[in-house]
Amino acid sequence: MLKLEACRIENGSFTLSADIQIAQGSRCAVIGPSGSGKSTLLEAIAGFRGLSAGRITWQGNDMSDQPPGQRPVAMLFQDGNLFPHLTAAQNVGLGLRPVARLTASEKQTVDTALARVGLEGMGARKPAELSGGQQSRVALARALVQRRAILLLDEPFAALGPALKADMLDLVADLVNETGATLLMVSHDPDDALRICGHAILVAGACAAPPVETKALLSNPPPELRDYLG
Ligand SMILES: Nc1ncnc2c1ncn2[C@@H]1O[C@H](COP(=O)(O)OP(=O)(O)OP(=O)(O)O)[C@@H](O)[C@H]1O
Repeated sequence: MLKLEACRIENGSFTLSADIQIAQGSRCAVIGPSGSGKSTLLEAIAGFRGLSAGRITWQGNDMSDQPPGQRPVAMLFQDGNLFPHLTAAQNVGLGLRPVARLTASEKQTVDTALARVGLEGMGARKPAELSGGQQSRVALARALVQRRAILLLDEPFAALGPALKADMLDLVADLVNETGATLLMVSHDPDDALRICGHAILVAGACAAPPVETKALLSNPPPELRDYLG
């Protein structure tokens, strides 16, 4: 269980409250109006943003004071954050170790991850030699090799066309099923949430609400979500 207990998360003059529990292995969409605090929520779980009150626990262990690298969390951002001067394999390898050369078995892990996201044999290419969809796959492979229990996706596939995005979402769903990871995914598209996330957290009015069934939330949205969805 991932628990945010009476948390207050500051972002400039904005404060988000969260008092929620997310079951291990669940796939949760994070939805809400622009500027409502969806990224702020993910950043706090990842450890990029501190708490001014409350605590965050995973399986009962308080991780509130742990630096990002020590948390059981991998995060994937919208632009993928690939290093342009490194090859796909080297970018994925950064998920295993921030510097230094990889061992033979780590190289094997990288190759396996690249194959799993459909990029077998493309490890030597640099990001500029890959399409947008392929770059997203490299970023996903990098998150994959970290083998963390919690995967956070912040609008990772927003730049992709609808067919590619659907492919990537299905791949994410397959991967988290295989690894048993707990997924939180920010998306502006309700169809993304419906496609792979059984539950959804509504972030609105400076508060992150406990997860509810995605279908139920979207079929009968509260006013702040209805306005945003149009
Ligand atoms: N760099 C910043 N400095 C000050 N305040 C910020 C900064 N970034 C965000 N905020 C504040 O935090 C609030 C929440 O921002 P956040 O990025 O978490 O929202 P979001 O729901 O992810 O938005 P979007 O859907 O547009 O990406 C914003 O409304 C803004 O007031």
